[in-house]
Amino acid sequence: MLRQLHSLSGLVATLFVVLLTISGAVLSLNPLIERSQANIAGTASISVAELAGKLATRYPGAEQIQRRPSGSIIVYFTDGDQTGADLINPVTGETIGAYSNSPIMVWIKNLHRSYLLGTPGRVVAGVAAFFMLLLTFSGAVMLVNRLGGWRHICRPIQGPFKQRLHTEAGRAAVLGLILSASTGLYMSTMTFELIPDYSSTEPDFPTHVSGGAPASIDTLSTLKSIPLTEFRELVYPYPDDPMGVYSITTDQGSGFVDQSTGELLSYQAYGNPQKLYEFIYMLHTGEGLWWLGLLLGLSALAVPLMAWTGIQIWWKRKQSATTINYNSAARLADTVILVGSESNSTWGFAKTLHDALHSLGFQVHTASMNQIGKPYPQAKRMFILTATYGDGDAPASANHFLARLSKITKTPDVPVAVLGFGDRQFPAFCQFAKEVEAALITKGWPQLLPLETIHRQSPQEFARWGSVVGSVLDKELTLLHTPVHPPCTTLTLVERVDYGAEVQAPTAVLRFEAAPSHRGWLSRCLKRARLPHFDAGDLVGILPPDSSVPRFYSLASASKSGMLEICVRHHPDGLCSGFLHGLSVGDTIEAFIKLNPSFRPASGKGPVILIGAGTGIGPLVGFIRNNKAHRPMHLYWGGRSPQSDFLYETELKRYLEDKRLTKLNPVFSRISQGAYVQNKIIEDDKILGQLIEEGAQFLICGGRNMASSVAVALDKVIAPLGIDVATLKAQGRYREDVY
Ligand SMILES: Cc1cc2nc3c(=O)[nH]c(=O)nc-3n(C[C@H](O)[C@H](O)[C@H](O)COP(=O)(O)O)c2cc1C
Repeated sequence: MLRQLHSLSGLVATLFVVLLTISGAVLSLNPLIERSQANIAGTASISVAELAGKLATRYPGAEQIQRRPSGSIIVYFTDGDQTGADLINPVTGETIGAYSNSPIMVWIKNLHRSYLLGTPGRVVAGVAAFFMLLLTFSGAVMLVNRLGGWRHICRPIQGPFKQRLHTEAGRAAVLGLILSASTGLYMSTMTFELIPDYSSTEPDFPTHVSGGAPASIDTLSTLKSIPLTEFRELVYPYPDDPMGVYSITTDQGSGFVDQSTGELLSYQAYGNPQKLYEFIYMLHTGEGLWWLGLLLGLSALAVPLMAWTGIQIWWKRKQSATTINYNSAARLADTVILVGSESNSTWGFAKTLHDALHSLGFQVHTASMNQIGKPYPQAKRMFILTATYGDGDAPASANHFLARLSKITKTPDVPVAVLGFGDRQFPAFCQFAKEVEAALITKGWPQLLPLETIHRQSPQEFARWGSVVGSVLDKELTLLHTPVHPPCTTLTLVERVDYGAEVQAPTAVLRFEAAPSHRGWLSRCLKRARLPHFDAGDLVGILPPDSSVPRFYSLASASKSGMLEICVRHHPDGLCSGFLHGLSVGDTIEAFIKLNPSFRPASGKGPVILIGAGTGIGPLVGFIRNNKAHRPMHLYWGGRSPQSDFLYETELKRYLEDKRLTKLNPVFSRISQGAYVQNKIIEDDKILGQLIEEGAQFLICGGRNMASSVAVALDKVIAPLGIDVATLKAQGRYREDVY
């Protein structure tokens, strides 16, 4: 609901809000520009009379003196038939130069206030300010939910790049945008008198004027009593008008001064509404507070970025929206699938399950998890498929599930199986699914199957779960899920290096270039392949022949090298690994890139500890290869035999020599006194402890069993430091890419 409101208002108002904020950002420079031109030092002891006296000889035709919020003084005058305005040094009264409003700034101000459309444009600007406020508030609430509450508002944001960019920009700009939008809206409503305007109360014109000969301006007592620091504007009487008066405006109010006696003839102090209006005006424009102006301008600049990323996120979500066909009515369904999803991919899996069960003759009803509590009188089984968001929290379509579940009073009798979708990169892996299962058990819900988890939307793990479900249902259930993926690029194998056949671990390092048809004209001219953009640590999805289900491999190279490199172990029944191992130089594959931006060395100079086993070395080698700045990098890697499967041996030794790699710790299991990588970690406890104290970050890549053994070993090693792997994960210092 909140997301729909956010997306809809974003789509409706994008163009207007972006124009409003870009023009606002430019205008926000005004206070700083004016401030840089103003000379305000030493003006506290100067009175209005003194300044006006100094100007009297140079500007006999002075009509008005103005002090801008920045402190700069401008005199408006006539000289014969000419009118002019000069910027004045308030201390000396000397002319600094001619003053004029920049036509570009005037144009931008009109654009900002009314889209250059006069009164109708002002209405649109007011409505755009309202949308901006709506977007900022709904975005702020979504941000808080996403981060798992206000307490976690500063925690690092995870997720796909564009989503992170959108959220980071929003987090940085939220206060500035709330201030700009709410003050802009207030001023708009004042303009159109939607709220009463008490802001401009004028003093009464004096009923009695002395009518005497004008005295020298520097002798007028009222003007002598007003310091320049409180002064705003002095309007001169018409020359030769004996009944003329000076009109004076200060920070406290305005009044009329007799030109002969210098007496204050009438005066109106500002009321609270005027002060409030001026305060809001200052907050909106930053006038008189140049630093606030700049902060508001910077916040406003985040809006075009958020609009651009927001539209792309919306479009991607829209494309991934799933339609469930043959959705039985809840009251007729024998099988119920409830879905907890934030960005729709779990719906895709639910659809695959729905379709497969439907084709087996089941009456399937699929709905969001928030629908729990609806009666399902015919239901014989229930599946709950749910993602986890924030820090182990519920995704959008399941955010009321636990509360609604707790209100169900009838003893449940439908056996249920929970399937969690998550990412091991997050400390709370599939936490919400675990909480759902625990709540169901507490409620006495019978179990169809114990909780299973799916890492990174793996179609293979989903298919395995499907066959277990099939055996419980006593049916052949094939769950062939094809996730939506980007368009494929054809790649040609240009080099392969084979290892490990002697130790039953056939592993190949495969290097690909873009096939000729994917070379643009520039690439063709340069004779260089054009690959999609990727970095070491990202994933390549490869479609084996006769399969629409991609297999993912971690990338050992970055696209700027012109080469796509992966390290693949041949699994006996592996369809894709078999296919890849069967390739000869010149053969082609179909592949696409899936970015994995969180699996990278964090920026900075702190040490990086790379841990892996087998083919897990791929992205780790890529990180070392890119370590041109020679930050400390320590590699722990486990293989079987130094003679047979020491992957990248030659390269790693070269990196040691050129200092891209600080320490190489290879461990082999099939030699006398063989060991695993976790053993070496225990052995190196002192070194690792020292590196952690220096702020080291861990990047682990390889099989799940290796990763969990490494985590257990590290927990032991770092316990004396009063820290554990979970804490390192929460700090973003421990990242895994496991399979
Ligand atoms: C911002 C964000 C936070 C996430 N938090 C977690 C988490 O705490 N635990 C977890 O296992 N997975 C987490 N994930 C991974 C998602 O649960 C996973 O990608 C899931 O497949 C997404 O399903 P959906 O597209 O249906 O929402 C998070 C993903 C994002 C983008």
